[in-house]
Amino acid sequence: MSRLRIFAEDQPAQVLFDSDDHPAIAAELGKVGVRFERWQASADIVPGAAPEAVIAAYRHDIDRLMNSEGYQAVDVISLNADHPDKATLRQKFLNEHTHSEDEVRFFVAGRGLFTLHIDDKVYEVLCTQGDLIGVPDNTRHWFDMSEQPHFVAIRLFTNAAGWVANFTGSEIAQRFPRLEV
Ligand SMILES: CSCCC(=O)/C(O)=C/O
Ligand SMILES: [Fe+2]
Ligand code: NI
Repeated sequence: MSRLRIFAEDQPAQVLFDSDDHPAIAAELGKVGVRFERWQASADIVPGAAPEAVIAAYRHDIDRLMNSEGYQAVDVISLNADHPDKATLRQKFLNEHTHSEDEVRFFVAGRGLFTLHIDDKVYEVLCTQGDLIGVPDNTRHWFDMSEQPHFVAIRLFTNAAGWVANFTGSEIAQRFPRLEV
């Protein structure tokens, strides 16, 4: 089940908002320009599946997004707990960073925790199968796949070079919850 919690940036122990109701989450995130939608994740894809199989299964959705919104590149992160580099891959996204383009991710299986730092608030978004999240460019954020990753996410980029991150150097991510197994 998807979930949103909101905190003040300097009070990680005090939850200001907590909901697992999808329309309520979408409405709250919409107020700060974040897209959050329920899509059909109908294909039988399991974490660890080959990226080519994921792209083939979701070709229709991918083409629709690329054609209507001008994305230039697509890739897939498909990880399960057996992955030999899971600790390194987890670490890659754990510190606060930004991108010069929107971050658009469609979770076709499993789950992952995006945490967005917008103005003086922190939005912790648990994304699960069927969630499409769109985070505006230059939004400070981090992502946790947990110690035991179990997810498949399709990533869309307007930059043909794909994933490029600018790390802020802030240690804020270390003060907020991680995704527990
Ligand atoms: C859920 S996709 C992997 C994480 C990612 O692409 C990213 O930019 C995290 O901030
Ligand atoms: Fe990111
Ligand atoms: Ni699963």
